[in-house]
Amino acid sequence: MNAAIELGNLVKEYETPAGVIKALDHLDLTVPEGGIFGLLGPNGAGKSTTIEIAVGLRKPTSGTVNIFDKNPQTDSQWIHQRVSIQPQESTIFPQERVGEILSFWASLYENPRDVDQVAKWMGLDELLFRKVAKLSGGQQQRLNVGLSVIGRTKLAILDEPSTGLDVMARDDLWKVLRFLAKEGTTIVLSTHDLDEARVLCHEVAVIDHGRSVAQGSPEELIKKHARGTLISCRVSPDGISDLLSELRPFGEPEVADKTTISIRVNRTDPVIAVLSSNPAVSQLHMNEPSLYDAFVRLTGHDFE
Ligand SMILES: Nc1ncnc2c1ncn2[C@@H]1O[C@H](COP(=O)(O)OP(=O)(O)OP(=O)(O)O)[C@@H](O)[C@H]1O
Repeated sequence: MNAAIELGNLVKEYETPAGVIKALDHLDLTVPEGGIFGLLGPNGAGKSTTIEIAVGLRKPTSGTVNIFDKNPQTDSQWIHQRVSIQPQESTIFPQERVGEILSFWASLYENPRDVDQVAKWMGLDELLFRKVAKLSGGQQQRLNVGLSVIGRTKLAILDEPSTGLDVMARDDLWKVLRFLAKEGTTIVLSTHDLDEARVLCHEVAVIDHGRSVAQGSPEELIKKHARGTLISCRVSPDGISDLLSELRPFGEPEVADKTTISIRVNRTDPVIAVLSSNPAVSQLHMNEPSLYDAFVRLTGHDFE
């Protein structure tokens, strides 16, 4: 499979008055061509620095960068026509109208998409004559995403695209991203939202402290790194000791607050059978293995 982005042993150090900050610490990353790829990591993990170096906006301190086998530092014109990046702030043009900005952005590309089509995708078709300064936060965000896809580039890089969107707008955005991926655009999105990554991304890389600590499909990472399903229930105090004995063959049940028992298991059916036939048990809950749990197990800390 061809790679859209290949980063090898990347180091990035920022010199600051307070000292050197190592934002990337020998980071390796390969983004395959096609599909939706997620960069997952908490604040300060190094996602934006990675993206900025990949597209040539920043130079690495050391390491190699290839984007469609080109070097962003020397092939910038070639890359500009094939790679788009979501602007963080469309409010740099506060007095321009939505339609004007979309048209201007489209004019920077050789084979752009139709402005009306993109406006419709992003729910901006009724707002083409509105000044950017008058847009709500969510509308500005939709404009930012619209700008990143209007160039019909081979690769579109989006930074937290669903931030500030309501659930309906987010669902519409996901439809557009899936459509673009199906059409052949490679999409990279940086996100804090692990549920979004799970439903949308074909593959993800977990970035932590400037390194890529794991890469694979969300389901692969969950299978490999997350613990099993957490089953918990309420138990009347006189039933606790018998229930603990019944559960021990399946794992290590734990008691909390003297009335709650929880157990983590890979196979849920036998445990559910035990719990549902026990009259002392009520309020059964199941927490499926999650990308969040995989993240915590991979990094040893919370996703904060
Ligand atoms: N221009 C800069 N000058 C100095 N330090 C920087 C600069 N840009 C980023 N950093 C630092 O580098 C580290 C990585 O930051 P980066 O913005 O790449 O992370 P991120 O994963 O994108 O975070 P977020 O999700 O908050 O955007 C952080 O410690 C950050 O404070």
